[in-house]
Amino acid sequence: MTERIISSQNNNEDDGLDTSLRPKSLDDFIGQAKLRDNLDIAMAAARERGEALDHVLLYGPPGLGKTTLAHIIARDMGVSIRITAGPAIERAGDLAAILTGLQPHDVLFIDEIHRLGRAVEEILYPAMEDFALDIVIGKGPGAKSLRLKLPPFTLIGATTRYAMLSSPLRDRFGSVFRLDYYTEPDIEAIVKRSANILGVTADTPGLRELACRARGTPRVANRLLKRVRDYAQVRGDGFIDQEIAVAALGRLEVDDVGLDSIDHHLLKTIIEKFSGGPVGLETLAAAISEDADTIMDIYEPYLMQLGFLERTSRGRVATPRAYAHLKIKHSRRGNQQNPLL
Ligand SMILES: Nc1ncnc2c1ncn2[C@@H]1O[C@H](COP(=O)(O)OP(=O)(O)OP(=O)(O)O)[C@@H](O)[C@H]1O
Repeated sequence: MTERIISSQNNNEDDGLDTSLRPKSLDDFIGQAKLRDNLDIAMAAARERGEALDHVLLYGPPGLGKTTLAHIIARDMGVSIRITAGPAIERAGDLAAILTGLQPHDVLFIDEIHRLGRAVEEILYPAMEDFALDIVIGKGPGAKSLRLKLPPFTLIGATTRYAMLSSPLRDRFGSVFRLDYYTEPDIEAIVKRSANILGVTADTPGLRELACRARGTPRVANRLLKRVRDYAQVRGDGFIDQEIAVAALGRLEVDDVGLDSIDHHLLKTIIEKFSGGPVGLETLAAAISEDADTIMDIYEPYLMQLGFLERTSRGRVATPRAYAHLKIKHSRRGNQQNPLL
């Protein structure tokens, strides 16, 4: 994938940043109020009963805080966290080894849980439901099934693709929480908190400018803050005001609603090459030389959130708002071809 400053995906540079800026408790976690409330109650109840927290599924676009929440849950429950990802667990035995290594009430965090293989997923069902591991010894008619007891644990699954999870897996989570894009005031509060931690000085208009271009995504907000800090240090006296923020973000080609050159290219391709759409995902991916999954997971959710793009049964369509934002006039031909415009 092309490296983007406004990418909501994690990159190596973020690792140190993520750790230092990561909220440590639910009180530090800004936004997602409903989720926070529900989680708070579920954790308090489990603690009172002296039980492991029920399994939790977190879903939503990347960079909104799924990993952060998993760390907070483990910390608040006073247990250890073991972190892995769907594609890293290749064989059923890999998962069995992880599960048998857990201490009572520990948290097992599986990122990209929709990418678990079928055989691995089947080990997970009895593990989640009965805290048991079913092992088959031998082959053919002489094969024996053995049931091992596991310590009670909490599985936290994270996914950007809720629909790709099988329903038996989905049904085994006690709580399912969706993370939404953050509101602008919430992102502003997050940037303010991060600026304090990093010792960056800024005024409200400067931070607000940054917040409105951060795509409702804390990871993007933190990364933009870092880049604007560099610019302020080199071109100014280190202080971030609106003028510095506008100049720095302009250089990074992040526009006033947070779109970068790739978003512009995607929308312009739909409008100019495909008369505004509808155009199929694969055709669009080939036209802009991007991977279809990347378009679906990374670019489209925010463009849809802004109301610039629609997914229809016949393909992707650029909306009148997209035309207006790109200052492209609606052509009569485009309108006739596409009844949605
Ligand atoms: N509610 C929040 N308040 C403050 N900072 C946050 C919040 N949510 C996330 N962050 C910050 O955003 C960054 C990204 O968060 P995190 O790694 O948890 O995202 P994620 O949703 O797990 O993404 P991915 O699925 O790609 O791993 C972290 O640095 C974290 O500090």
